[in-house]
Amino acid sequence: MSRTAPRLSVAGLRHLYADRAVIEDLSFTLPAGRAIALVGPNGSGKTTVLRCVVGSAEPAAGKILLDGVAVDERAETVRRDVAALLDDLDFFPDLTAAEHLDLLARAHGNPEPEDLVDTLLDDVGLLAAADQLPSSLSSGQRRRLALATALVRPRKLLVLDEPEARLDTAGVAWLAERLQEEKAAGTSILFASHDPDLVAAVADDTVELTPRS
Ligand SMILES: Nc1ncnc2c1ncn2[C@@H]1O[C@H](COP(=O)(O)OP(=O)(O)OP(=O)(O)O)[C@@H](O)[C@H]1O
Repeated sequence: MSRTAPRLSVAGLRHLYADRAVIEDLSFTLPAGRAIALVGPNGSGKTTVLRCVVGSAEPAAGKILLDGVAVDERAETVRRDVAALLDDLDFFPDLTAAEHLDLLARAHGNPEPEDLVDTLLDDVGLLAAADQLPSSLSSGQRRRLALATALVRPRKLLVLDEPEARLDTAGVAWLAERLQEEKAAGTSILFASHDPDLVAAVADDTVELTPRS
């Protein structure tokens, strides 16, 4: 048996909104280079689990460990190691698509991100839109830019909420391939999805959530 701690470990997670439990005693582990999909109907708690993992929601009980250390004890490291896309991004209205990625890469310590930004824009199909402002992008293009913002920075764990949302068929196919590459490079992925094909293509395990009354 491997003695290496899993990249992510969630144990006995409980989350309440007001006094209503939406997550109760949820446990799973995610090794390096693997992917877990959270699946289940609308309102079953997928986003809530992701928000607990990235620290934007406070669990009522349970432990969330990243590389063996409680996430709340090392918020800075969590920010460094975890790339997340949970909500629609608020873009800066005056920065182009390329400038958004450039800014983020530099903020995460890459002093010369030009080649990476070009490659990513090409990857997400936005090379021709590199100099457009967010307001002039279609909703699907904005979603592609949002995904690129998670991929332009260093990461050990990628946390994505319905990454397939608003992507066309070619976009979802690209996404599946890209997430497989991420795994091959050692990145762990925790994602919520309503797309069975994406789940089948990417996830090594699924965690099924059910709405609680
Ligand atoms: N801020 C909040 N305040 C109160 N209740 C909330 C809040 N956010 C979510 N909930 C409730 O918690 C439950 C789980 O919501 P959550 O968004 O985690 O589900 P989900 O599985 O991600 O749903 P979807 O598939 O629609 O994205 C739902 O019943 C929802 O109404």
